[in-house]
Amino acid sequence: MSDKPRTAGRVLLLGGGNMGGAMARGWAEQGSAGAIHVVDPQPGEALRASIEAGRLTHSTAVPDERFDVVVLAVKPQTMATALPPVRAAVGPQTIVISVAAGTTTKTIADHLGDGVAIVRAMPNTPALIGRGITGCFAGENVSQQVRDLAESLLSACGPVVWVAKEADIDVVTAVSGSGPAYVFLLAETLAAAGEAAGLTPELAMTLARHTVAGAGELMVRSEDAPAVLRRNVTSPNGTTQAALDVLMGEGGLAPLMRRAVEAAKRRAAELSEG
Ligand SMILES: NC(=O)C1=CN([C@@H]2O[C@H](COP(=O)(O)OP(=O)(O)OC[C@H]3O[C@@H](n4cnc5c(N)ncnc54)[C@H](O)[C@@H]3O)[C@@H](O)[C@H]2O)C=CC1
Ligand SMILES: O=C(O)[C@@H]1CCC=N1
Repeated sequence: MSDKPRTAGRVLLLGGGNMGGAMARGWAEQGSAGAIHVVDPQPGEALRASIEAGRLTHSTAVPDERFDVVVLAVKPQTMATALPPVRAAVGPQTIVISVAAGTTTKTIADHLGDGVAIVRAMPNTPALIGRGITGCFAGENVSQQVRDLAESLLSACGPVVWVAKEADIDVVTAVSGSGPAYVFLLAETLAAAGEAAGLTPELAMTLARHTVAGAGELMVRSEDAPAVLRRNVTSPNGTTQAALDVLMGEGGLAPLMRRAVEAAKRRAAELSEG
């Protein structure tokens, strides 16, 4: 791999659904990638507007040309059929970034060639508003320069962190890749509990949405750890303490979350087996 400085250049995005669409919209709106071409027989809602506005080009099949960066954002179960047509788009200088849960660098290299530089990235859907976080693993052909380029591309979605072991991407998947769903579930269940306690569904949902969003924003902006922010809400022997005695008691949130994250991690490992 040459050491000359590289830019993202022409980017091929394979799969413009929820995750690919969130990233591509961010890139297109911030102008942080070169020309983006989306290949998807049925791109998602979010991306269709960007395609129609001419911010991205689109085709249903992989075009007959080489790209500087190829981003794989199809379902892991679709990889085996989606990857073979991509081979022609990958040259010796192409960087491949896969966001697929479970699909290993080995599986990708089996389809696209052993010498290809492959970065596995695990973003999350808040990327749509530039507020995601992406965990990455650099495959064996990835130079520092390639890593920097992948990081600059992915940082349009939010902070980028790296793991040294490929298996740790499964844990990143279980924590932050899937994590937004756990937070949305928290809002849903908080609203449902408010409703069960007597509020209208609309009011309960408004309170829950703003509470989750405001607490999230406070956590990002504050230098205090989440535990400190939690204690700031909790008056001794007050209402929060009464609720936390349930949530932090035996069989409460901590063991439940540990089981949930273990289940997601296990599923990522299963997906890697095909
Ligand atoms: N949704 C999420 O929160 C996250 C998803 N991921 C990963 O992103 C990948 C995509 O997931 P989603 O966007 O949620 O799925 P999705 O179903 O919303 O999007 C997949 C897209 O791929 C397209 N597609 C199917 N076959 C294709 C082919 N042969 N060539 C080109 N496009 C094809 C579909 O039309 C669809 O638009 C998965 O591998 C998933 O593990 C990673 C992090 C978070
Ligand atoms: O549910 C999934 O498999 C994907 C990976 C992380 C978030 N969504």
